[in-house]
Order: sequence, then C-alpha cells, then structure tokens
Amino acid sequence: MQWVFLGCPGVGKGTYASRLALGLRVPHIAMGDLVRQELKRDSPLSKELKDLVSRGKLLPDELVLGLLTKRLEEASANQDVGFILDGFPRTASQAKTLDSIASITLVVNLRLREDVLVAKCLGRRICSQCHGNFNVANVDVPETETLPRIFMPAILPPPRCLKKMTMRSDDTEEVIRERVRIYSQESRPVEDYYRAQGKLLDFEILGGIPETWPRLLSALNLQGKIANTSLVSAEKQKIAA
Ligand SMILES: Nc1ncnc2c1ncn2[C@@H]1O[C@H](COP(=O)(O)OP(=O)(O)O)[C@@H](O)[C@H]1O
Repeated sequence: MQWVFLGCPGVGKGTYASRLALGLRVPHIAMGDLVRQELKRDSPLSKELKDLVSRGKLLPDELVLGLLTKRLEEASANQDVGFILDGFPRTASQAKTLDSIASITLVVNLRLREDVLVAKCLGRRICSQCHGNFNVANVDVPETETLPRIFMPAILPPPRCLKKMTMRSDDTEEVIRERVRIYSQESRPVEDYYRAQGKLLDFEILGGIPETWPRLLSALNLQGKIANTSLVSAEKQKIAA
C-alpha cells in the first residue's frame, strides 16, 4: 500500500492522511514535517531554506528528495508494509522521480474551495507541549446557486493546551495565498499526471472531520475496516502524552 495525498495547503491532507495511516498501521510521511525537522538544525544552508519556506516557495528537489529517500529507507528497514505520503510530489518532475523509487498504488486528491482554505490555514494552531493540531476557524459558508454549503466547526484545544497555542510562521494570509498560487501552478500538473495513470481519486471536502471521515472511508472502500474508537483513543493518547 503506497498512497499519496494531494491537495492545496489547508485542505486537511495531514489530518486525514495521519488518521488513515494510524488506522491502517502504516507510517504517515509528511514532507512538510520532514522539512521543518531539517530546518531546526542550524546551518548556513538552513537559513536560506527557512527564508524560502517563510515566503511560501518550494524547496530544491534535491533537498526534499534526499529527505524522502532517507525516510523511505527507514520505513523499509522497519519492514513497514507501505506508507501514506503527503506533501510529495508537488511538481510533475517530483512525480516522475517518485515513480522511479516507489510504486504508488493510489492518489487521493482532496479538494476544497479556496476562500475556505485560507480561513482554515489562518485558524491552524499547534500546542507547543503535546503537539496536538487544532483549528480555531469556524467556517460556515452558505450555499450559492452553484456551490453547496460548507460547514466546518472549529476544533478547539482542551483547557490545558490553551496557553500553549502556536502558529506556523508560514500561516500568514500573504504566504498562504502564495502557497495556493504555487500549488495551482506547480501541483495541478501532478493531478493530471496521476489521472492519466488511472490512479487519481478526487474527493471534495464539504464539512468538518465528523462528516468527512466516514465519507472518505466509504470513498476508499474502507468502511468497517478501520476502528474509529482506536483512532480516537490514539489521538487522545497523543494529546495526553
Ligand atoms: N515536495 C516538496 N517540494 C518542495 N518543497 C516542499 C515540498 N514539501 C514541502 N515543501 C516545503 O515545506 C513547506 C511546508 O510544507 P507543508 O507543511 O506540506 O505545507 P502546506 O501546508 O503548504 O501543504 C512548503 O511550503 C515548502 O516550502
């Protein structure tokens, strides 16, 4: 099982990819997390790279590919039976390279309206202590003649995390809009690449996690195959840790 999650910044790739990975007992490999870990190491190069990330730009292929290869080697040494990858590939050339080092079986393309994406990114909060992810944005966009209502209630932190909320430095409106622009320019061709291979599953997000999660499981033919309760307790354990 070698799956990729595609989608604009803020669409919820990380949220759904990590839940599925937990339920399917495969590692969730998030390129953005590998990048942020790498950038914590202080070097003259990391200063340059931090600057690119803080402006919403993509990092050089060589660097992200190096981080990914190392992580995939760890997974293989660990005898993992697969992975769910999110944040890679982001360009058609990265997609071609990925085909030479892995055998991608399914690509889930999460889609959400752009005005909602920006609100969701601006609402993202991370607890500096438990590393739990929350979202303070309460999205309720009424339906129009052509578009359905989108209702995504906030995911608020428990009281013990309230004073420890942090934001990603690249989650400012200007940088989010730039990341969405780069996504449209560089990453849409990745959708076409996998569509042509017959591997792309388009999935429209229309609501919050309680509404979307069962719809996603059903789109993936996984209803009844993933224990919801074990996911909830795994997430609680993570928050409590
Ligand atoms: N595949 C990639 N290629 C180049 N740069 C990447 C890649 N994945 C992540 N990055 C860098 O790391 C940043 C954060 O990634 P991520 O957390 O996945 O962001 P987003 O919320 O925009 O999807 C990106 O804006 C980019 O600078």
